[in-house]
Amino acid sequence: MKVGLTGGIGCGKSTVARMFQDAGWRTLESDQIVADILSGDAAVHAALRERWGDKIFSDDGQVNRRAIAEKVFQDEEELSWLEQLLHPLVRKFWQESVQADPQSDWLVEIPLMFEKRLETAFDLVVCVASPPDVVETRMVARGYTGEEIERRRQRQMPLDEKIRLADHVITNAGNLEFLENQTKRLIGQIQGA
Ligand SMILES: CC(C)(COP(=O)(O)OP(=O)(O)OC[C@H]1O[C@@H](n2cnc3c(N)ncnc32)[C@H](O)[C@@H]1O)[C@@H](O)C(=O)NCCC(=O)NCCS
Ligand SMILES: Nc1ncnc2c1ncn2[C@@H]1O[C@H](COP(=O)(O)OP(=O)(O)OP(=O)(O)O)[C@@H](O)[C@H]1O
Repeated sequence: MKVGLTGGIGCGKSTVARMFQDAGWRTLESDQIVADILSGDAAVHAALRERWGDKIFSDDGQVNRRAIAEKVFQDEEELSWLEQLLHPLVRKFWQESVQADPQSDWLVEIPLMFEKRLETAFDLVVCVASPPDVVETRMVARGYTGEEIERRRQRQMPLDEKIRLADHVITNAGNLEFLENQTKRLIGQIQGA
């Protein structure tokens, strides 16, 4: 079984992915694949340096993600350039990983699943949804400002539409136990199907 996981910013995608992992599923998260590429891919570093110069790197040579976020989430053209650089690498990574172990149950988290029309690569798609005020509280606790959250949201399909397009919806509006109960029930339902 290949399940795609999506949802709005800060809605709890990574938390749900961990719950699938605890239930024995193989899981991959696009944001983590991006982070690995940004920290270790020399060709990507060269492309970033050529486009934006040294100022998006810190003194130890690491990419400054916050500086990149400042650039791309305020400028559609720059975001589109970055996506064209990274998305083919991300897609290749998860596609090859899944192909290498087709017998396992896989959960692949892709925030931009519907925006990039990737849903057909999966047997079914699960969307995690949380109300905006709950998201804001959780993301501010993680160091994002309200403005940063809103700018990213504006670059995504509205959550209502993602909910409409998904096969299953997990509502993450309560505590972790509420989330875990729903996720476990869904896993049982998927595995029993
Ligand atoms: C700009 C970057 C460096 C900011 O890093 P940061 O650590 O602040 O955020 P992180 O990568 O963990 O993403 C957090 C959330 O931001 C949102 N987000 C990230 N990229 C995008 C995007 N291209 N469009 C809309 N929302 C996005 C998603 O909801 C995501 O879950 C990074 O997000 C990035 O490189 N984005 C471009 C690649 C991309 O599209 N990634 C999305 C999954 S493939
Ligand atoms: N039900 C919950 N109760 C309390 N905290 C939660 C709950 N669900 C998620 N969180 C916390 O909210 C934050 C966002 O959750 P998580 O990272 O899983 O979301 P995400 O959708 O993967 O976010 P992003 O869009 O940044 O990738 C995290 O700090 C997480 O620990």
